[in-house]
Amino acid sequence: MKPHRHSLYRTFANAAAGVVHAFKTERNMKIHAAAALMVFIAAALLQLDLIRWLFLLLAVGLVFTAELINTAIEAVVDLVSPQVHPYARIAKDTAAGAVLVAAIVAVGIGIGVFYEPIRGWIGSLL
Ligand SMILES: Nc1ncnc2c1ncn2[C@@H]1O[C@H](COP(=O)(O)OP(=O)(O)OP(=O)(O)O)[C@@H](O)[C@H]1O
Repeated sequence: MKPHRHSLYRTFANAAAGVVHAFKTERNMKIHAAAALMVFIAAALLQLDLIRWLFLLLAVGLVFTAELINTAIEAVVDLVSPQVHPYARIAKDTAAGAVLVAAIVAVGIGIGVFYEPIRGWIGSLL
């Protein structure tokens, strides 16, 4: 039976609890957060323009979103198939693959965003 409709506040609070849970339990989330923090500090120091900031936000959002979905899939798999099963392996490996793809895309975006500004900064030092 479906529980009664939650208030909008409750819905956001549940979603935020999900994000907090992933940060607390998933080591990868902490690694992504540390990487994102370093990227944003570098972007601020290099005074990147708005478009570059938006690309960075998209890249970071993509990785966090993939990791949250991966965490959700892991939980569902552990719930329905605590024992080893080939389909459980496929579900977990594919979900982890989504994070890998997102991270590779994010690195590509990062290289594209930072290439010119870092070249300019190095040029200004020489
Ligand atoms: N029930 C299962 N049946 C078959 N293989 C499984 C099962 N549970 C996990 N595995 C295999 O072990 C791997 C690691 O699973 P685990 O649940 O430990 O993920 P994790 O190490 O927490 O992943 P992440 O680092 O993304 O948090 C999976 O990718 C999958 O290949």
